[in-house]
Amino acid sequence: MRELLALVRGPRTALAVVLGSLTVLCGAALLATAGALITGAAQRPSTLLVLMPLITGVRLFGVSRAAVRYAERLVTHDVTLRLVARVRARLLERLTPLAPAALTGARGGELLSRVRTDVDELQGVVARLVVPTGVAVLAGGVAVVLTALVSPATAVVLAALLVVLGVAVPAAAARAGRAAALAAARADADLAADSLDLVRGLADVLSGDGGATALRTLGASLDRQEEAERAAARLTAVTTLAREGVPGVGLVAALWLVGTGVAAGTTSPLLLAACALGVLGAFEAVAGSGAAWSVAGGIRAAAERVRALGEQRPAVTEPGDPQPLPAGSALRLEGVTLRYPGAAAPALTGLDLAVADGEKVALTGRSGAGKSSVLALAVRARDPDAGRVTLGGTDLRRLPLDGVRSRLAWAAQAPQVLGGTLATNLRLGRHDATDDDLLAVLVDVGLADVAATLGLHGWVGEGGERLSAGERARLALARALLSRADVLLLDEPTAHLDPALAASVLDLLGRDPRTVLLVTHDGAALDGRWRVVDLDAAVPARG
Ligand SMILES: Nc1ncnc2c1ncn2[C@@H]1O[C@H](COP(=O)(O)OP(=O)(O)OP(=O)(O)O)[C@@H](O)[C@H]1O
Repeated sequence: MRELLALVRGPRTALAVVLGSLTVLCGAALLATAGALITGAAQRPSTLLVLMPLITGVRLFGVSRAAVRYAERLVTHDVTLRLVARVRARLLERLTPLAPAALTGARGGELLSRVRTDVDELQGVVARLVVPTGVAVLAGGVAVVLTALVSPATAVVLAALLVVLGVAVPAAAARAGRAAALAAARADADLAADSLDLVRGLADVLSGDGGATALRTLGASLDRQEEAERAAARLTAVTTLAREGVPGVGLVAALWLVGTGVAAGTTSPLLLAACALGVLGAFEAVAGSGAAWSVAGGIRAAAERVRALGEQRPAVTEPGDPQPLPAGSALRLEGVTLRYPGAAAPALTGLDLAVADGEKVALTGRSGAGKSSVLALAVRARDPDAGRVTLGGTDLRRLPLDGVRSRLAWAAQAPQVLGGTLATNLRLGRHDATDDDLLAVLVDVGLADVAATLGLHGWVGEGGERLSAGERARLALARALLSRADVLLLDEPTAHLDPALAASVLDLLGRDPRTVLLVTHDGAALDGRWRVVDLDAAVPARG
């Protein structure tokens, strides 16, 4: 929250507070002059000149109030939009290094909710928290001082009622509402995560118990969200009652106190309505305080969740003093041990593996032997706990991350396919590839039919669901082949293919001049161009 407030501190926010205060004061002055004008007119002055200054005042304050309000809104929105842009940029800057390894434990919907809903909630910090609080102090203070010039006793009452309405009532409401705000933030996030999980895994969910369990979970999240909203509505009702009642008390007190002076002949009658209506108008200074206190809990919770996300430690970090990228593309794992956070046993222990420049190596081994982990280490999605991984003789940890990832293309076992077109998915591999390049690589990986049916610019469905698992794997392979990387890391690219297609893909890779490290369960399908490394044999026995 402190970090958030530091982001909005500055002359623009101060200007918004001053303009907001002027709006309130113009409103109060408009009521006061109108009151004086009516009283003055009722006294039937012999000449209109007596009323002229009051008529001018009413016009002036009426017009200025609208103009100043407009200016205040412009400045407030400007500060808000700048804030949101900065928070989003900072959050994405912090999130990017977390991907992919440090985000594997995060639910996608939860991430989406934090990046979208929580950041949206932070927008309110300027318009609903900082500016209304500043206006309450500045405009409230000026109104009390001006009232004191007419009636010090009324000023004391006004100050006390402003504190009641601006501090005591909202503080009590906020205290009661804090739990509700937290519950609402949690319920929103759970609902987003559950909905996204449900949509993503719809086929699995339906094939289980027809979706009954998933719908029950979703229903429970909805109930929690509804309950949180009901609690918030109850609080709003009570605070609305106070907001309407307290200014009425102020009006009556002002009429009584100033009226006593008028009756005693010590105060001009013109000031009676002026002061009473001015006092009524002054309560607008704290009109935003109730909302400010009630949103403060939600904003604090959202800021905390955004901060916590940004403070996660990335699985790999940029080197302080990066070395230039080496010329060669030989890949070596030397005495590598990798243990996943929280895992009982290491996935890899003291592994040595050398893949020479241009060599074709196939990793085989039982499920869970650590084949995919080798690829994750090679692309520096993770760092080894012991040993080192080198490219062209240089430790990957000493090379710039972007550089490593431009030299090694990784087609994961369950590749990410964006809900865009075939072309957008392929251009993730090489952004400047022409349509002809894309068609050629699709033919190479046996996706010519898909390209013909779907079209290069046809939608592949959410997460590529209009493609079969084998087609998605070949799309990822095509993406890797298209890239300018000189090392291809391919995780079971032939897993879902029929034998003829698998053989043609392996032949294509065997002919590729680049270094290829391939994970496969089917060592028998490989010809003499491939060196097979069995991880079960390569990794020393686990302790
Ligand atoms: N992100 C992770 N967090 C924790 N443990 C993991 C993670 N990824 C893999 N593991 C564990 O590490 C071990 C090696 O996994 P890996 O995916 O590298 O094996 P694999 O040989 O590729 O298996 P498969 O052939 O089934 O794909 C397994 O025991 C697995 O459960």
